[in-house]
Amino acid sequence: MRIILDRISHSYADTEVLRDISFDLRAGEIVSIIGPSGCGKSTLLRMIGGLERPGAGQVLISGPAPEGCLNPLTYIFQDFALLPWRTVEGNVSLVLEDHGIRGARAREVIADVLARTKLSDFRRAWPRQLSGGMKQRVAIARALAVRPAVMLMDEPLSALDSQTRELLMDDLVELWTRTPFTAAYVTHNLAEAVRLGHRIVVLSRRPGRIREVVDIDMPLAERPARMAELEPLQRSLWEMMRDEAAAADRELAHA
Ligand SMILES: Nc1ncnc2c1ncn2[C@@H]1O[C@H](COP(=O)(O)OP(=O)(O)OP(=O)(O)O)[C@@H](O)[C@H]1O
Repeated sequence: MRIILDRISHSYADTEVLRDISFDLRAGEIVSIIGPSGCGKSTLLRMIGGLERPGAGQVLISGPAPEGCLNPLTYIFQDFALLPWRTVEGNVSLVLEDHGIRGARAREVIADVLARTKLSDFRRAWPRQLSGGMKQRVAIARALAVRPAVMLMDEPLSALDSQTRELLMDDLVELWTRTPFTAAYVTHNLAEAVRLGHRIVVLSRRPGRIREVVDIDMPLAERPARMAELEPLQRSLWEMMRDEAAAADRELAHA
């Protein structure tokens, strides 16, 4: 399944938030979306997820969802959004129950996604007993359980400390390398964008326009060892972002 963003523009009342955004999310690809604060990244993700309709332009879906897909567009949030009164496996089973999947079939799916996210030993734990990184792994397991066509990830690691973030990036790479998934990955963090994105969409300050789309050819699994080769790209992204953020500040000062 492929998602095509076709000339999306949007305003809230007098505030123009997005202008003429077009790019594709191709199957098996992680697209990082970066841009200064308030440039419309989360708004764009909500439009891809069908939670909001753009004022102009459209989000097109081409091709069938993956086999067994229960929810084609599935969110992963920064705050994990786990139910505290359900165990790890209870949180995952919830999304299956929503689709009438119970019993042996549910147990099989839960065992698979908990193994893939290294949570098998914690299946009976409560969210309060888990670290932030583990909670986010539960949220990822829950998202994988519905076999999404596209995971919509809104700053999924930004509530975590830097070491946990590193570990989770490794986990995401391992997960993708074993079974490629498709994701739109919104982040402020350029290191994350470069480490995880097959492509990076750089938005300008508000109204968010596409400043650049950068393809990164290097396999995800090779990136930690070859980070030095990616540093010039990360630097040039920062220069772009710094200019945009500084300009946004100047505009606010004049407003
Ligand atoms: N429902 C809404 N009604 C009115 N204005 C909104 C609404 N949602 C977002 N906005 C405004 O639209 C702009 C873009 O918001 P959005 O959250 O999409 O940006 P962002 O790039 O994700 O920001 P950040 O990086 O700070 O998370 C902001 O100025 C925000 O205040």
